[in-house]
Amino acid sequence: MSIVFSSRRTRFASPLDRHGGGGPLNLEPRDRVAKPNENNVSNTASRLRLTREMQLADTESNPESVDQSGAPSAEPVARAGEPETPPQAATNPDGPGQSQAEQKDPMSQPRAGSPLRRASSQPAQDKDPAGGDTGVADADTPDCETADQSTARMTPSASSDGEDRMGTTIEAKANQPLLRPGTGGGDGKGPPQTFHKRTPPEDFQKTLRTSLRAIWRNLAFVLVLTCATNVLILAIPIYLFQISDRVLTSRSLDTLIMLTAIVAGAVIFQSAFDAVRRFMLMRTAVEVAAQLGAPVLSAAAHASLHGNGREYQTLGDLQQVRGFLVSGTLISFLDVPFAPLFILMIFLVHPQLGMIVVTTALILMVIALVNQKMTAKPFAKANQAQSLANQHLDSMSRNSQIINALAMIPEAVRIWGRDTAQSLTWQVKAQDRNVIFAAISRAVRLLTQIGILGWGAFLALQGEITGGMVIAASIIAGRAFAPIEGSIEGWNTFLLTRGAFARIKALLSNSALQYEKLRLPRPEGRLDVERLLYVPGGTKRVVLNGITFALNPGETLAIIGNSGAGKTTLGKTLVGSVLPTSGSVRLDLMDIRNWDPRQFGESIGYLPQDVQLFPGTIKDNIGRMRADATDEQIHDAAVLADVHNMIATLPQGYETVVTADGSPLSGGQKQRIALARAFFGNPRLVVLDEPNSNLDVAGDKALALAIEQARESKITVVVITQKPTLLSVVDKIMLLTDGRVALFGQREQVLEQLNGPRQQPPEIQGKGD
Ligand SMILES: Nc1ncnc2c1ncn2[C@@H]1O[C@H](COP(=O)(O)OP(=O)(O)OP(=O)(O)O)[C@@H](O)[C@H]1O
Repeated sequence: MSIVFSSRRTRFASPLDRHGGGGPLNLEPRDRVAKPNENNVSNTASRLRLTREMQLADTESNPESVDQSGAPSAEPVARAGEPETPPQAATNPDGPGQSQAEQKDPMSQPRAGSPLRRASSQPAQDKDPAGGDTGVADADTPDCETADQSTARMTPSASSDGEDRMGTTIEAKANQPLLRPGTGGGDGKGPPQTFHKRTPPEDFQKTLRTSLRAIWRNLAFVLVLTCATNVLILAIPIYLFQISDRVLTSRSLDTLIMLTAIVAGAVIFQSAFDAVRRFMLMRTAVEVAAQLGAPVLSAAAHASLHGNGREYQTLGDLQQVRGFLVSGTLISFLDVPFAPLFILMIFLVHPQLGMIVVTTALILMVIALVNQKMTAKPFAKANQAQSLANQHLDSMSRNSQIINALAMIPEAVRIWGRDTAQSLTWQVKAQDRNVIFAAISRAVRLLTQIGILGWGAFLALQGEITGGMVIAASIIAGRAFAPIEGSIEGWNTFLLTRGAFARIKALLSNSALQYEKLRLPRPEGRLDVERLLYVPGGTKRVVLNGITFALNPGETLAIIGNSGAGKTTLGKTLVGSVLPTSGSVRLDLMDIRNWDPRQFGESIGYLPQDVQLFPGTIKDNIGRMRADATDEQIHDAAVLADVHNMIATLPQGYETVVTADGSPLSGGQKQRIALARAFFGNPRLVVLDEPNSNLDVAGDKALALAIEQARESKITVVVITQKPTLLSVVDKIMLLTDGRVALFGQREQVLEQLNGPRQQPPEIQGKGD
């Protein structure tokens, strides 16, 4: 039983390992530093970016250099709402001054759209003398701006020349060491200039081919060693033959010493070669796991979006393949091709003895084939049942609280036991047959050896061969049969491994090639949904029917409707976790399927209805488990979701470790941390699915405030709700009925239609009542 548990548990690498338990958040607002010349000509800024980032390390290691710049570095972020004195030299178009200031203060470029940054607007800093737009603080100033300027304003990494937007520093950043090495808290020096990274193209088939090539290369070397090992094995029978037929008859001590020395050397070499090939196989197994592990998990994660949830079990298949590579069965399989060599040797001793061995080898092969036929079905059934039991075990571990609370343990164990018993029954059936065939083949082998000795003795009596030849032939026959017998015994393992590898191959081969996508400018948050139709696979139920609407950047929309109207499904299609049957969802006019997945994921936020946190610290969860998440980004997201004060009251604060079931957090706290996670990284589109289902009145207010702040930061927000409280803060409302848009428009208009004039907020029909 323990095998079942141990084989199923696949855990995340703990983020704690990565951060060494974490350290306190460093919230020094070094980006608050106002420096002369820092808003200088923007086209030099992009040229200097790499240099400046390289110099960041120097600045960090030498705090004095910051102090010398006269930066008021101790001003806390919490005071970001206070107006800040514009830098005196903000209008100084001194080129060298600009580069110097930027080199000293890497955070001098404000983060786009950050509510904290926006709150402390620095109008003088945001416009460079050339009219370039280097920051976001001017988001408060409703200047006329071109599309490019607007994009630059949204983009932390973008300078007005657009160079950075094409990813000038992305790859440089991607190759940099993690920003939070072992500190658990990042460098505390504000967000990196470029948060977004390009997703490298993924070609799983190519990875599979590369891995297979490496495996075959290793196996070829192992085969050479196997050849040497098998040839050297012949040394002992030849030695015996020589002793009995030459040394004993000639009584030559010299010959004996020489033969013994030769055979001793052969045995040592044979042992060494055997050890080396086993080392090689072990390393091959490790190489398989290392090379295919990440692609298999990645492909499984891709496939699981539209799969049956079993895709992750392919990792278990990889373990099976790895186990086979270090098993004795593979050694037997490798040795089998050399059996003809031994048989040839016996033929050389005497053809009649050779015929005996060939006949036996054929019998053993027939036994192997019959064995395969007789055991394939029961083993397949056993695996099927075991897989069901494992799935049940998974669901038990996920629902352990419900199972305990409702005293469902006996039922859960019964269901698991039923599948396990079925698996064991089939396994016993299969193993029984396997054992029978293994016994038959062993008996055949032993009988053959006896037969060789007996018939050999008869031939010796006839004077056709010597006694030494008989003994040598018997030993060689044993060597020839051993790998054949090993192969028969391990046949089932081979079948399982073949099946496992076929599944791995199918997963990797069927996984869509992920082409490298064009890196687009950071989206502004324009959302266009057109004729969205969703009919879940295998059903005829139309869940979404012709949904069409559009939102401008920074607009907020509430989707309301009865339970089962399709709100959650619509939310999922907006973030790409459900692909529509037809129609399109476009972010900044680009279909979301055409976005680079990583860039798209970083540009959006999503709070699902069923909130799940990852095992790890609160800051890891808010920072989406990213190693390059900075303290400041985490803090900003926490402040925006109004969860910072709640976290501050926890004994370990941001370093509080959350378990898989969310403890020690309450449902509402979990939901608010997930809300902060949704707002992490200053996304442009955020979808919140019933974000206040677990919130109290204070939490509701905080959520409404967060949505207002998001609107100010030009974040497009779609909030799915059953409660009327949030409706007062949104721009637009959509009423979904049976997957169709029943009402959509400005808040007041929709409310009027829903409840008549002057009745706000409305009573929504449905479960929220
Ligand atoms: N994959 C699917 N297969 C079959 N039916 C589905 C699937 N996904 C959604 N549905 C059905 O679509 C309908 C809408 O589901 P959805 O979860 O979107 O509703 P909702 O409006 O969010 O409801 P609630 O407010 O209760 O969360 C439901 O009847 C659901 O059963």
